[in-house]
Amino acid sequence: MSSLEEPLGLDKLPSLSNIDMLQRFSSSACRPRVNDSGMGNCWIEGRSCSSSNSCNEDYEEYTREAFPCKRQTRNMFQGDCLTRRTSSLGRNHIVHGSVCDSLYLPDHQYGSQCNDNDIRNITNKFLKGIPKFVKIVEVGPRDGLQNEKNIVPTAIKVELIHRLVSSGLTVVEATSFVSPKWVPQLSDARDVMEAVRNVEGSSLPVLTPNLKGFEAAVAAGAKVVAIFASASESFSKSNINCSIEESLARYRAVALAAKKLSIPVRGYVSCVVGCPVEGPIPPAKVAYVAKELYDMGCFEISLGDTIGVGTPGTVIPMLDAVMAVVPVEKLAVHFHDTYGQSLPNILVSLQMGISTVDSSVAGLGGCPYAKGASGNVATEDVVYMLNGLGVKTNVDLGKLMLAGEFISKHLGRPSGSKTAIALSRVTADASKI
Ligand SMILES: CC(C)(COP(=O)([O-])OP(=O)([O-])OC[C@H]1O[C@@H](n2cnc3c(N)ncnc32)[C@H](O)[C@@H]1OP(=O)([O-])[O-])[C@@H](O)C(=O)NCCC(=O)NCCSC(=O)C[C@@](C)(O)CC(=O)[O-]
Repeated sequence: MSSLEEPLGLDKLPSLSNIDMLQRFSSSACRPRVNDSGMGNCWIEGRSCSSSNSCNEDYEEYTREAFPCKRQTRNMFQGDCLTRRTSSLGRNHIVHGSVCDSLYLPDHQYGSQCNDNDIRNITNKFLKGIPKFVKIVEVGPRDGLQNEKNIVPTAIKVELIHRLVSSGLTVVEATSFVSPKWVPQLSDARDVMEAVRNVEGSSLPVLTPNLKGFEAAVAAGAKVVAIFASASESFSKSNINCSIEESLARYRAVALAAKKLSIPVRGYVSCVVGCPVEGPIPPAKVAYVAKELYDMGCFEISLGDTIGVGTPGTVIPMLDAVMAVVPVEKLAVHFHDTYGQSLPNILVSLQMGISTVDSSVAGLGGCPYAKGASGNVATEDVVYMLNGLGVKTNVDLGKLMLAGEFISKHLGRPSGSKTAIALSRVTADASKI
């Protein structure tokens, strides 16, 4: 079980009053108060300390009492910055880290007695139908990196895939066997695939736009492939240089070849809400393309809001139309976060019964042929929300964040995940306490 999902035993949980006390004892609280009895004194449940040193001692002592597990965490993880551990305690999050060996206490407390059953009962009441388990399809190494201008070395891509797999993600889209002239960033597809082909525990699909790409992918060791059509004629033309119908004909050939080799094929429909050229896309068009992909044998159809313009108001009718022709259990959603609508869009998708969500570590992403497309929804943010809903993913958020930190460092920019930024900040802040 991943560390963030793993509820600490209730006996190990600090009670709300303890948390509250500790908050009051944080650096800002340990200041003289107007009604304190003397200069420099601070108050903790009847204790007082008169100097900053004694404050620290009391803090250490208090922490030992209130959080007996903290010392153990320090010992376990000391010196290994890669094993920073985050733990979710119902809705109160505490972050333990070897880098900072810290304790995060949010400014606000939601309630003290919260466990998975409580969460599920309440979410069942208000969010009927959301699944107990969500499969996350990590698309960072492919969709995330394909738009990067500077070529990312193959070794970095391979390391990223390894880190993502070891965080518990069971599907990590590895690369694309597309024309290197069209997507130079992924021209090392064969080398990447050969390096990861024997990775166990995860499936590593690759994009194949035609038979040529399919054959190259299989030769490099791909065991799952993905084909990608569009619900927009204009985008189809600019992305894969053919009409929707021509693309479907190509994909039928790929699906047939894959069937002969018992290779599962995933299907994408892009521009499911809007197109950079055509504007709004009718749900019926999306449903048509999704059904075509389903009929040619795709085991799963991912519905991509390529430019991230959807809101629940446009996503719901689109999903409704698609669900009329493709079984809901065969559908996945794929949101880009251009307008910050990905999480609400994912939430309504879950409410409608979808249980597969694509996302990209650190919110990397964008399509070179979709002007204005921003990064995908960050995997860290999706996992954080699902943890909060009591929905299982089997992904270890701490390890996932380290994978995001790894690639963000390499790209030389901050993570696009709000969760990763917030948790890193509180971990750093808490280390100063
Ligand atoms: C489809 C093509 C190949 C047509 O490209 P084309 O230029 O029309 O292809 P062509 O058949 O005329 O061949 C031209 C050259 O490309 C070669 N070629 C042909 N096929 C391949 C191949 N598979 N691998 C390597 N090389 C290939 C072929 O051999 C030839 O080489 P040349 O004789 O000039 O030396 C091109 O347009 C292409 O590669 N497009 C891919 C673009 C892409 O990857 N876009 C990003 C995908 S993201 C997306 O679609 C959205 C999604 C899935 O993420 C969901 C969402 O976000 O919503």
